[in-house]
Amino acid sequence: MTVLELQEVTKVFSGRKGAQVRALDRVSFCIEEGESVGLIGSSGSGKSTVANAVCRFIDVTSGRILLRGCDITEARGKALRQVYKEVQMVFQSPRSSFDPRRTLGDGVGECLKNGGVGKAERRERVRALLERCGLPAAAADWYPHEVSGGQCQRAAIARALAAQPRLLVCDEATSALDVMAQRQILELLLELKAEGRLQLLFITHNLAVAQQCCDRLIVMDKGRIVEEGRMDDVVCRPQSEYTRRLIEAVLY
Ligand SMILES: Nc1ncnc2c1ncn2[C@@H]1O[C@H](COP(=O)(O)OP(=O)(O)OP(=O)(O)O)[C@@H](O)[C@H]1O
Repeated sequence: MTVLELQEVTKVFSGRKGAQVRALDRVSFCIEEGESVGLIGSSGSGKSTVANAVCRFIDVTSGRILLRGCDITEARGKALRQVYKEVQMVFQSPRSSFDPRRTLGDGVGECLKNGGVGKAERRERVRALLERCGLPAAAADWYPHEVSGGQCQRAAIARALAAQPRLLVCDEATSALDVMAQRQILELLLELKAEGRLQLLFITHNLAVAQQCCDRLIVMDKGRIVEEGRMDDVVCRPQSEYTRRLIEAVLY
């Protein structure tokens, strides 16, 4: 079953003085059930624009985005709420997922509250989600500024998981963390994936990071996909000069 499919997605931004930026140029790819796909490319290649389009934070200029066969390209209102039951996102800066005046537990439980889950059950589910993500249940009462970046990212993942999504879009989710925390978050994502149901779209400029958690790799340059394949094939036998340079940048 195909979980996510992009068909010829193009996004043109209108910049200053009428200048147009073609951030995505006929981008097509699929994520199949059980897969985690890495999206790499240098700064400005269009990675975040893909994430923002898939999560419907922006409208695309042309093309189609299908979620389990259902066209979500223009989903709004009720249809969009349905999309967020299936797609969740984890950002580079975990604190941006939380309201600084509210506890992590409030943040993690928000979608449960919106879904009509009562207070007592919500409390239990939030604590279980935090524990699943390697935090103590007591973290439900902590505020975002009281925890480390790594702990806050765990809470952000717990918040995303509360919706029981099928697709987790991670946009540079480990980039702001130190190496230890980065490793722990990658391990957590791998565990969650191994438990089934969850597919990952893992966006990073760091090939070494993508190698640890992705089965397949898509390489982007200037808004286009320049290479796509199984992780080992792309890394061992890169077809494009651009990919070769990205790989060299990791090795040396
Ligand atoms: N809201 C916007 N308005 C105008 N141009 C934009 C907007 N968002 C992105 N762009 C442009 O689209 C192109 C792709 O940007 P995008 O952020 O998707 O790249 P990226 O690969 O995620 O880069 P990075 O690794 O630096 O985050 C860039 O040229 C960027 O300047």
